[in-house]
Amino acid sequence: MKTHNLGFPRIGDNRELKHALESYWRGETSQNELLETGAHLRKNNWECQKELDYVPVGDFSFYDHVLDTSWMLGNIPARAQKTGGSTLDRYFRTARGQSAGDGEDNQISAGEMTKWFDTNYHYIVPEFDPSTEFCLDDGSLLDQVQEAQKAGVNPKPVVLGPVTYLFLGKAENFDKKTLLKKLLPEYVGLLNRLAARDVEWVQIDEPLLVTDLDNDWKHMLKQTYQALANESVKIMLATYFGPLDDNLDLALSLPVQALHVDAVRGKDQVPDLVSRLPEHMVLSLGVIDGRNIWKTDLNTLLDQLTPIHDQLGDRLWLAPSCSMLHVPVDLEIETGLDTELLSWMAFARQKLVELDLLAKALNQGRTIVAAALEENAKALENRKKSPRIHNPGVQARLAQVDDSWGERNLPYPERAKRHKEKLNLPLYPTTTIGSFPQTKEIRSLRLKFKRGQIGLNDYTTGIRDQMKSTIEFQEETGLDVLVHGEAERNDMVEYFGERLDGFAFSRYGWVQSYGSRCVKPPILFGDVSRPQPMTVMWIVYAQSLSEKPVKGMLTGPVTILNWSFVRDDQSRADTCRQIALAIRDEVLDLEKAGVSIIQIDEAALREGLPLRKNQWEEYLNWAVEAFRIAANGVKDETQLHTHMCYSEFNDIIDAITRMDADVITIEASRSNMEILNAFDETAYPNEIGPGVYDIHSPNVPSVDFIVTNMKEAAKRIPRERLWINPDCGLKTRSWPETKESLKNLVEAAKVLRAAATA
Ligand SMILES: CN1c2c(nc(N)[nH]c2=O)NC[C@@H]1CNc1ccc(C(=O)N[C@@H](CCC(=O)N[C@@H](CCC(=O)N[C@@H](CCC(=O)O)C(=O)O)C(=O)O)C(=O)O)cc1
Ligand SMILES: N[C@@H](CCS)C(=O)O
Ligand SMILES: [Zn+2]
Repeated sequence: MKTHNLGFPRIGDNRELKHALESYWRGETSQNELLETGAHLRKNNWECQKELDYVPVGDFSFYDHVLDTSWMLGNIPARAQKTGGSTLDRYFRTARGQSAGDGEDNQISAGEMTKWFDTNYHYIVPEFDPSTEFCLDDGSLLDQVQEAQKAGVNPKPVVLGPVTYLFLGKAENFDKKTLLKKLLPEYVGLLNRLAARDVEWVQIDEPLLVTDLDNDWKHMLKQTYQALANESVKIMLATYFGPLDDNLDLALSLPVQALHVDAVRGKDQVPDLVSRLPEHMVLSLGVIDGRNIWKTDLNTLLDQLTPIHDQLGDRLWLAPSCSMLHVPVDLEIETGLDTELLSWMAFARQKLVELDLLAKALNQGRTIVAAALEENAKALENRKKSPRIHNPGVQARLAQVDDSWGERNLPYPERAKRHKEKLNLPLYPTTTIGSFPQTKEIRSLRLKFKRGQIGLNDYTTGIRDQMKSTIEFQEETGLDVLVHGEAERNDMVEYFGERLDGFAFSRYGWVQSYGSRCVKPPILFGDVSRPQPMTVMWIVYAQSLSEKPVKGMLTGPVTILNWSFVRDDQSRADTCRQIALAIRDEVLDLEKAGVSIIQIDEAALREGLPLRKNQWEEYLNWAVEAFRIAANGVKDETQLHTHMCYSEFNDIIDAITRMDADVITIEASRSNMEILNAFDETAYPNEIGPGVYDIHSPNVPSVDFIVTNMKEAAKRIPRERLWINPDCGLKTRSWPETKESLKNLVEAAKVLRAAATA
């Protein structure tokens, strides 16, 4: 029985990759220094995986592995192809864009980013058109194979499969499936070249196999693996993030030497797989959860694995369920968690130890690891029985919740009249989504406070000063509905996790979100409740500085759930309802404090959709119910907003309507407002703020651009129901571009209002 890994976190124990990238981008370090950091991180990662029989190579990336695949295949967007600087600079330009004034004359838009399946990792979307050609440039991967061989590990190169690569890309008015025939020869070439480097196994990732596939995609998978079947190198076809379900027959029929399956989310499929596994095939069971941070129940797992091992012998391999990109690196360096909580968890390095224990127990007998197994059992037992997990008060309160908790008194048209009277906003009201630039100054203020270098008073004063200047800027610019700017928040989810009972937060538990950006997902381990108000003090302060309404700003229960590591001992629906009650308390306290507009962000509601459509309805039912519980306890006079920043709303428009927020702000500029077709008058009856420009790019939108976008919007939605706003928060932007963009946004509103009254 062999062990392997599908991928290791690439950011480093202390986010070395983030720091190296950002200092290179600021021009403070050389390309060589950045390359050295990369080499050092890879070496470290291989070193800690050296007990494995096969170690992943090619899982490291300076920005994103999907973008790396585009580069390896020579699929580089034309706009970035002939620009200056080194290959690495062009690579970064493809990902991040380039503003005029970056030393180059032309402005280049950033590659589109979207979530990687149902994770909080975001990849750069491959771009396809009828002229797309591929041209293999595998130098970087081959070099890494050599590096790994020198480091003394047995490399298993990891590549994104051709079918998933096409599946994830975008193509306008063009059938991207037709590109497969051009793509396959490049993959054949790649496998041959890897074989020539003495590589025994190549892992080809095809996670699309856990999604709903039509016959065309299924056929493409067959075609692909027939074309790639190769005498000289063995293929491990890797699937993850769910069970194969109706694609199981297809996966088993492909001419590959090994199949990896997610045996955590797809636990129930394992017996079927084992009994039907073709004789020539290795089965890799992903038994360690690569998506969560709880210790594995090793003893129970061994009971289940032993008969499988007896049956399959060395045709059984073990691994984490998916790449460990989605969990933090090392629990050993953690200082933010108490010893009891620590004893319940495993980060990436600890998961490798678990894997090693399983292998030893199966290969050499359990007695050899008896002490470790006993310790594991004790930790799990302790977690199960811990009084810290169960809060009878929360359970009792949940039992009282009925439908009325999620209902407003009056229907939207009646509420809208009251809002008009109370708020007296102009046509096309202007607003922003919540955050303003998270400057170095704000971050270092918080760091000093955390390190005890400044006290609470100085911290509060410093943050208030930031809020004051943000409010002043918005007043001067003429925005209609203001925000406090979120300067007090490290992150829109972590901030709430830090303030809710039932959550723990780590000091170093970073996970890559995109490029150099990381998040520290809070750890939800027990029943959730809100010991005291979390945001009221800041919003009340910000409101005291202006006559204009300042929005109360909260993160919704579904987003907190989807972007946290959550307990696995009860359903996600139950956990979400608990968070909803805590947010409801905050909403009602904000209202009581005189806040007239409250926004509840549900950025991850769409993101959290299950990968299989037949599970959508159940998810959307409890997700919408949780939002309604959190939001709809307010009076009719209070205007309730929500925000979602990812496209593709068509499929869930009914659910969004059921949320019944008075106003929804959405991402729309990247689709030139076409997204609003989903929100047409009949489908969506409330107000909408279609994001008029893309905040992921430093480019400043012109007044004309915003006016044109809003005119497109007004073709679909009556203008009385339209708001004007950016498509998401401004935390990653700098002040100069923020100021210019928002001035243009307010100017555009004036143009549109004048046109409306002319
Ligand atoms: C909307 N998005 C979000 C997602 N998920 C979330 N949980 N939150 C989101 O906002 N998913 C989808 C998108 C992804 N987008 C982003 C955008 C930006 C970031 C980001 O900027 N991340 C920061 C880390 C944020 C944070 O926690 N900051 C802390 C500072 C922590 C720190 O680095 N401290 C240093 C010292 C800092 C210094 O200046 O000296 C230290 O402790 O050593 C804070 O503000 O206190 C990032 O830097 O990557 C993420 C996702
Ligand atoms: N209020 C948050 C939403 C991000 S999705 C922000 O503005 O950053
Ligand atoms: Zn957003």
